[in-house]
Amino acid sequence: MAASQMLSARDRDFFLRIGKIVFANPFSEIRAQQVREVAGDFMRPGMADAEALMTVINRRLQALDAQGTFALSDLTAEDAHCAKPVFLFDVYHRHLAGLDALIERQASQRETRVDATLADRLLGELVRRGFSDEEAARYFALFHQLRRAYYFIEAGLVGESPSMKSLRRALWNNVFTHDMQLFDTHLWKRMEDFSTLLLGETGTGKGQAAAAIGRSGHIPYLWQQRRFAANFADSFIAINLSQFPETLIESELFGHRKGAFTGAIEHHDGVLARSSAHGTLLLDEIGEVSIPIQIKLLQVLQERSFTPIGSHQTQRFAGRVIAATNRPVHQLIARGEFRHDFYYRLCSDAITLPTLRQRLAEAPDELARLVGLLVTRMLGVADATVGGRVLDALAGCLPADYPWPGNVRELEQAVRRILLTGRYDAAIEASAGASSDALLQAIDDGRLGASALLAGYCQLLYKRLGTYEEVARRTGLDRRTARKYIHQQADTAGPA
Ligand SMILES: Nc1ncnc2c1ncn2[C@@H]1O[C@H](COP(=O)(O)OP(=O)(O)OP(=O)(O)O)[C@@H](O)[C@H]1O
Repeated sequence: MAASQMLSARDRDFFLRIGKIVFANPFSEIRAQQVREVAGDFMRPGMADAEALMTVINRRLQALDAQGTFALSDLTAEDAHCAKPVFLFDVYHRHLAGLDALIERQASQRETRVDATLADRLLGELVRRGFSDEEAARYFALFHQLRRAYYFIEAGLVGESPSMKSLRRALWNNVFTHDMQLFDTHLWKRMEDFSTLLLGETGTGKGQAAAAIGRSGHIPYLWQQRRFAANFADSFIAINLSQFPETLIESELFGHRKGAFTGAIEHHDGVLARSSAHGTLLLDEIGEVSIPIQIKLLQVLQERSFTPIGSHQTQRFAGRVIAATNRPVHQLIARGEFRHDFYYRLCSDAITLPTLRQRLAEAPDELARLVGLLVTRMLGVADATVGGRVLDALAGCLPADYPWPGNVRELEQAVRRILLTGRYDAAIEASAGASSDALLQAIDDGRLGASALLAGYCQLLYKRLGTYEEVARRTGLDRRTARKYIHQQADTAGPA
């Protein structure tokens, strides 16, 4: 093509339509609809949308490439703008298998290096389309990020109920924003200030969602060294704040210097220091931390700096923060246990994970899908017969409207228990139900004191949830108090 040639109106229209698809959320219905409009004639049963789209794009590019590789430099600035996403999509899709193999190797071997065949070919193709070396390297890093995000969101959060689909869309937007063009031009290197709050009951997959976001951050590709600036598998760190007594939380977060307090016999790096510049830190069970720790964390989020205990040197924290809790944050705020300012600084985005009962109410076949996935995880291979047996056992042991208070984690336990014993201990669930009736009756009769009421409730939850920690989280009590009430209930004549 001659320099600064203009695209035909037909080509320009085609490129603009493809551009919209390229920048759309791949988990959105709008994108699926746009693909059908452009590539519907090429779609076959079982064919992925992208494959049909690639067929259409290939035909158009082959025609344009007939007189030599058609590049950005051949076009006016306006037409180059239209063509750019199509070139990117084309190169990205032709290297999907190479990107997947690279991601798998990086996950298992924790390396940052990229093999020459993939890097040189992919970058070479972009350069031939008119991208500079630096731009090509940046787009290689973006392709790598897109593929990771797609994989971790799709594979990590299974489910076809509407609420799961909308969760996957929300997670994608959390990584790339809802405007991918803005992400591409400005925000790709500025996401660390966008913190996220993940809400939802215990076992709904908040940890899983955080890991999907955390492993999908942007990591620059250093093309002259043919490696990434960091390994994505190392760039996600999680700390469960409910595991540590108050005295240790500070040290686990901020670190300490040798001699800072009795027992500080070595220097210790906290999670903030260990988190990489391109990384994400999950502060799990954020609803458990005290006000003084909230103030210190707020400072980290606002000023991006922290000081280890016993040190005078401030250190910089450059990562992104995700916080998660299964506690009702607004109630904690109302009770003065969670600071407003900290809450607002944490939630550039707040995502609520759906409960398993909501998912099953929307799409009853979600249970079979999840059981299939869990059986595959546990056996190492898919086995429809075993999956069927587990589903039969669940149907035999539980009422159809069983509320799954422990969500997917409880379902995981149920599948394990059925694999071990052939049944999911309906006795436990039934006794929880019986207790619940008895407790309600006792409340109705007005014969419970405050302490017996709390004890009855804790015991009921304990039967359902199985651990003191879970009961403590649900009730907002600390673990020792929850334990005390659970045992008190057993000794007190009451609604057992
Ligand atoms: N949609 C899902 N698809 C596949 N597995 C899931 C899904 N949701 C949750 N899980 C699995 O359920 C278990 C519990 O998930 P996770 O630990 O992420 O829950 P959580 O919401 O963080 O719980 P908690 O609040 O108690 O920490 C994990 O083993 C996770 O792999």
